Amino acid sequence: MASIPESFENNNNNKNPISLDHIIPPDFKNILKLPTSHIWTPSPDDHHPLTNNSEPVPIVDLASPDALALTAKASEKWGIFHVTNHGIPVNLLSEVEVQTRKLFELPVSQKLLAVRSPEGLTGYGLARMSPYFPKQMWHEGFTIMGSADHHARQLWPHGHHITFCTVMDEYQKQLKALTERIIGLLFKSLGLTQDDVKWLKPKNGSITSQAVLQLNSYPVCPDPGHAMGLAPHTDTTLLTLLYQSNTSGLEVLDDSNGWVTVQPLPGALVVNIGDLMHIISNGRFKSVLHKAVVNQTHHRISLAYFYGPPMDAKVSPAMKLVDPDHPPLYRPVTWKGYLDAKKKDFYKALGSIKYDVNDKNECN
Ligand SMILES: C=C1C[C@]23C[C@@]1(O)CC[C@H]2[C@@]12CCC[C@@](C)(C(=O)O1)[C@H]2[C@@H]3C(=O)O
Ligand SMILES: O=C(O)CCC(=O)C(=O)O
Ligand SMILES: [Fe+2]
Repeated sequence: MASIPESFENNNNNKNPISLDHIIPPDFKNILKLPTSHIWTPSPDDHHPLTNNSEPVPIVDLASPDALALTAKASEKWGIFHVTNHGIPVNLLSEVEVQTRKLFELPVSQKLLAVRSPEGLTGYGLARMSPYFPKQMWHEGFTIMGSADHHARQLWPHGHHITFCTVMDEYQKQLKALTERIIGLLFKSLGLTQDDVKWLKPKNGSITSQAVLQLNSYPVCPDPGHAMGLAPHTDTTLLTLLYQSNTSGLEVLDDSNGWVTVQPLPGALVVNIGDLMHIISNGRFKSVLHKAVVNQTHHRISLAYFYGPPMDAKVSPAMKLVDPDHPPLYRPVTWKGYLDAKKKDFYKALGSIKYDVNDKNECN
């Protein structure tokens, strides 16, 4: 079986190997006019208007007795919501923000020492979806899986990496527990027990889940109206927990209202349902299209914690949610298989695993 990082890697035998142009960010600080390479070519989804009239993205107070019902409602209607009273200390959130800014404020020459390799998952570079778009995004990222030690030593060779690593370790530990708690709530609201999703548990020998921490940076942009921070996408995972600090930029596409800004809520985290959770819920929970826009005055950062099942687990609509009135919508797929489907056609991956109405339905 492939090791964890290998499962995420770009395949060397890939007919379209990733070029360094799709990994190495420019020196944003020294760009005074938006280069042609970054003048965004809008996709059909970008043409929806930005609305100010929509109701705001819901807030779920995890300490409330209604947390279960509110989580289910927000996941069905929006696929995204804020959580408050989540138990992650405010000072840990401030500390991860300080460390993230410290990283992205390093000189470009220093950041390039920790650049992600074409085959690798972790390190500094452009978003992994960059090769699927004709233009570059106004974004740089740093991806961590487990310990950040290897790449952090390259950024800060004289021992200054230690605080960064300690803070990121603690953040990942606390976010893992919180994510598992929210996933538990989501399954419970669907009427699923641990036993109903036991196929999500690893086969003997492998570890229980895969998690990736992605630090996102959107530098100040000379022409934000023509640039894109992070192109419209859905997250592939079960669940993403996002800390967006206090600068807005995250937008979600609402079917009836167009793009809606997810205004930062001090101290709150944003929960985002991923494609794999949408599949397990047999389409009940929405996996929402979202993007990040940039601005001319504030350097925005965000931290996205992606949580997925073990790489070898086949994900499919839960049996309990399937009956003659609700036939299974999707074929079983592993996370790796799903990432490969995105590589083939970024916006049609879910469609590619959808059962044809004429198919004989099978479920797990
Ligand atoms: C676990 C993962 C989700 C992600 C791909 C990755 O392997 C690591 C980076 C993640 C990220 C962050 C920015 C947006 C995104 C679409 C991308 O290009 O890389 C997500 C990926 C995803 O949700 O598929
Ligand atoms: O920066 C943001 O607000 C969005 C980040 C995001 O969507 C991602 O990392 O997948
Ligand atoms: Fe995302």
